[in-house]
Amino acid sequence: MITTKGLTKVYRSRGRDVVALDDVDLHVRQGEVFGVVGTSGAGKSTLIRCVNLLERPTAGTVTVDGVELTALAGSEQRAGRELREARRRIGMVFQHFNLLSSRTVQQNVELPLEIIGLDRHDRRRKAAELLDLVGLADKARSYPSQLSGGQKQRVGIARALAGDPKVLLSDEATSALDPETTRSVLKLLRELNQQLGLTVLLITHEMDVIKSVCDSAALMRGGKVVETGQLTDLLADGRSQIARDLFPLGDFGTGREDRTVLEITFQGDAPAQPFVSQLARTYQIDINILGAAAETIAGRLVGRMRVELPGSHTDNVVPIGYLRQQGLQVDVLDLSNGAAA
Ligand SMILES: Nc1ncnc2c1ncn2[C@@H]1O[C@H](COP(=O)(O)OP(=O)(O)OP(=O)(O)O)[C@@H](O)[C@H]1O
Repeated sequence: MITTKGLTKVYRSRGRDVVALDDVDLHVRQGEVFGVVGTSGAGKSTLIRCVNLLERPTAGTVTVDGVELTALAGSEQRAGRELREARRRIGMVFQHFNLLSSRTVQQNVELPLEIIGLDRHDRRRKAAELLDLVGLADKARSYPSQLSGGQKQRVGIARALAGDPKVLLSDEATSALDPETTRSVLKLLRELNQQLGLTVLLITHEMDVIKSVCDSAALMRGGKVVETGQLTDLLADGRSQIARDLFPLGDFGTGREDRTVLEITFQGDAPAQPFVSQLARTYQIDINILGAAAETIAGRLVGRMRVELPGSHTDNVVPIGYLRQQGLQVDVLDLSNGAAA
């Protein structure tokens, strides 16, 4: 649904070049919620602004719903007709809501419909439908200043849906909200994704957002996508940085050479098995549990556990094979750098 190829954006700032995006290839499948995560300055905002061509990339292509936006003329306010039409199919939600304070909630939602020239009656009907969809039917006549942060963001979402977009871009939509409001706004995004078949590309600096709402994710660092995939696949990959960030397990164990540290990932029904005690009993070994966490990710129960076994990797080939036979993902940690061997 959204594909970028070789997407590069270089800003010229105080006489020097800042590479905000460096050859980014991204693929967001139709109907999924895709999260881009990364620390400040990683290039996330630039990416989302290039995807709807609010910024024109220095190089590379952006294709949304089969239309190559980068091949269409203009950018920002000077967009050509074809680009404006393609953009109408891309809704955008902002961190600070960007509502007009002098207009009521209803009038804010009507704004994009006014711009496309819809008549008053149809605008009202459509705005009322959208406010109902986001649970704010009773606030139509209120002004933004009379709303909570979560309600303002719901108005922002209703406005973003006015052009019946197939794609919703969300730029840190929950960063200004408290944890409980964040959860309810993310739940709304998920519901809209499912009810309307909306593809959602969101950027965030919070791993919790990825955990609670995303099907797939990409990790950005220094303008590059350093890792991307479906969460269920990433979680099954012991080398995945995203999986480690979703499950910060802390302790790496004693670091002694005569010990083996394993990271065990389980999904679906596997957690129901008491595999640690079975392993201890079967092989008569003492198992030291260093850390464990279980979460529902992409609607699926996923857990990760770090354990330490006595003996070297070679000594533990058989117990490791036993765990793998139980359908568990097992990675042996290389303690010299904390990565899976
Ligand atoms: N208009 C601009 N002119 C010059 N440099 C810019 C401009 N916009 C962004 N940058 C630079 O590009 C890099 C990426 O910025 P970007 O805002 O995309 O990162 P981000 O991951 O969204 O960060 P944050 O989470 O802090 O918003 C940074 O080094 C930033 O300073």
